[in-house]
Amino acid sequence: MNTTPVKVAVTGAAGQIGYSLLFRIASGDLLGRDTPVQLRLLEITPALKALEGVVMELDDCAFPTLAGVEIGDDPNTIFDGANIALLVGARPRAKGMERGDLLEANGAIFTGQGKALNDHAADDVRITVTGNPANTNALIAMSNAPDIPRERFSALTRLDHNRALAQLAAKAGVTVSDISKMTIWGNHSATQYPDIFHAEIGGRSAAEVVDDQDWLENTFIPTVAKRGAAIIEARGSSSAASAASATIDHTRDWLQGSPEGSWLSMAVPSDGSYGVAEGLISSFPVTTSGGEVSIVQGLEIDDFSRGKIDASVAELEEERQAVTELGLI
Ligand SMILES: NC(=O)c1ccc[n+]([C@@H]2O[C@H](COP(=O)([O-])OP(=O)(O)OC[C@H]3O[C@@H](n4cnc5c(N)ncnc54)[C@H](O)[C@@H]3O)[C@@H](O)[C@H]2O)c1
Ligand SMILES: O=C(O)C[C@H](O)C(=O)O
Repeated sequence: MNTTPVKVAVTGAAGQIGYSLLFRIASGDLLGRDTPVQLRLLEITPALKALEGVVMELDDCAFPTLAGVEIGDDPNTIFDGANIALLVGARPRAKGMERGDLLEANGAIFTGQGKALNDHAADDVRITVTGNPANTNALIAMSNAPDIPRERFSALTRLDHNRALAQLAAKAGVTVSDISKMTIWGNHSATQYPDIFHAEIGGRSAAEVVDDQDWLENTFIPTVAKRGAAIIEARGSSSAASAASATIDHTRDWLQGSPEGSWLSMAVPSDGSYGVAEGLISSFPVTTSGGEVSIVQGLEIDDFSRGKIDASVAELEEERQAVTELGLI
């Protein structure tokens, strides 16, 4: 066992996602069973009592990898020395809302948290934003943290990626492990573009294996893009266990590396690749190694895919404009 605990900060820790996420991190799913973790948990003041109850349950699990837990309502204290920050805390949408409707309510949270990360996090901090609207919240945090390298900020589209794997596997009659090179482009919203033209099933083009453009356009893409709303409709509240699982997958693979011969989807600051305006936090196909993220280059984008990517990026541009007008960036 390594000796120095890795400090993992989690915001919104008493919420639904937190209730699944914390136990997965504490048991070693994020960093491995040989790496002790110290959890640093941020909540708003009225939720601290509930968070104390969650900490009692963490204690009662007696996880060998859990080296300690700090809780509090001050981001300056909780982000102190954080090596990893998982920004989950934000209001979820209710039935009938789009994620972008949360911009004003949630955006302000990420200015203060960006500043606190800037001033207090460890030099190697890596930040994953799950709270919606995740891409633009990450943009707000990044813009308020000028001393942290931009490439340390990311937003979660791994849940969409995992949803796309599950839908494609069911259609093709294969397992998710048979599929590689899935891509989510753009925003974590209904405009996102799950792309199977570059995906492979057992080394063959997934689009050719499926060979069903009608399914692709009218079933696959809308099912993946609107899955969050379908879960809210069915459960009465937004996805939580699957969102926690995707947050672990995203951050673990960022640190430990992407699978050989494949890639992942992460929303990261655009460097202008694929015509996505520089600085937007947009989802791309990426590989990871040694904690660094590289956008996969050189993929051919046909007219169908171009239109879908452009539409989602246009929405990100609008969100950037909106938070600029709100004075958040
Ligand atoms: N990116 C994704 O794939 C994805 C998936 C699912 C949910 N989400 C989003 O994650 C967020 C959390 O979802 P949830 O179901 O856990 O919601 P929840 O309401 O159950 O929990 C959110 C928690 O955040 C806390 N919080 C609010 N403001 C805070 C602040 N300033 N600092 C710290 N904590 C704060 C609240 O007190 C609450 O306990 C929502 O915005 C939701 O839409 C994103
Ligand atoms: O859809 C939502 O509002 C929650 C989350 O972003 C999801 O994709 O499940």
